[in-house]
Amino acid sequence: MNQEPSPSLNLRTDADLVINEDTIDDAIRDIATRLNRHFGQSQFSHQNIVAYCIMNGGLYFSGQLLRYLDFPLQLSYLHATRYGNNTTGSDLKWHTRPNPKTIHNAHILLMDDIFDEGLTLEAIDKECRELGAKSVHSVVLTDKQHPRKPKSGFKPDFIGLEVDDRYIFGCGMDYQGLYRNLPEIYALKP
Ligand SMILES: O=P(O)(O)OC[C@H]1O[C@H](OP(=O)(O)OP(=O)(O)O)[C@H](O)[C@@H]1O
Ligand SMILES: Nc1nc2[nH]cnc2c(=O)[nH]1
Repeated sequence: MNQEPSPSLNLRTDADLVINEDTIDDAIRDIATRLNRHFGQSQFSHQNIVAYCIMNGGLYFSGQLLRYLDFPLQLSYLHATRYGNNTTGSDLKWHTRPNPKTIHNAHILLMDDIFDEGLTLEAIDKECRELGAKSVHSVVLTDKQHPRKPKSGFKPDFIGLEVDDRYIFGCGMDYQGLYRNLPEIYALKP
């Protein structure tokens, strides 16, 4: 894509294209097939399924994924961040917590762009369980490969693509608040 919105980053010289648009779309369709199979099981029919987009990074992936889901669901969002405009994470800050009434007795699907150190998704999963969800599943577009994962062993139930241990952006993920709209995934050059 021909886009150079920020003088602080030149896509051609400062970043590597790591996953192209077709590969990402194939991965999203594959995740959707697995989710349709899972939530198409009889135990979920006539049940309340709530899909939460984790803002902001989950927005692009959620929008793409939802096109391919074929089971009835309610759509909502949560907002928790721990990176801000930085490339390393700190404590999780909640901006929009789940509504307890929505969660109680519902089957929850959390949708996010990346499982990196996993603290964001682990905390949101915990919150949903404490609020009485019947089940909580999570789906991520990317899973960053490194050993710094949650000590609890928590991991997403559905994963699209594995990515190397580099700071990535595009497909919902930002570099200093920009580039979330790129349909490919890039990594900052070391
Ligand atoms: O696995 P972790 O190490 O916890 O990181 C993953 C989280 O980091 C990003 O959110 P961020 O805090 O950058 O906020 P954003 O979604 O607004 O970009 C991303 O969208 C995930 O939610
Ligand atoms: N944009 C972006 N956000 C993240 N949050 C956690 N890891 C990453 C990453 O590699 N890129």
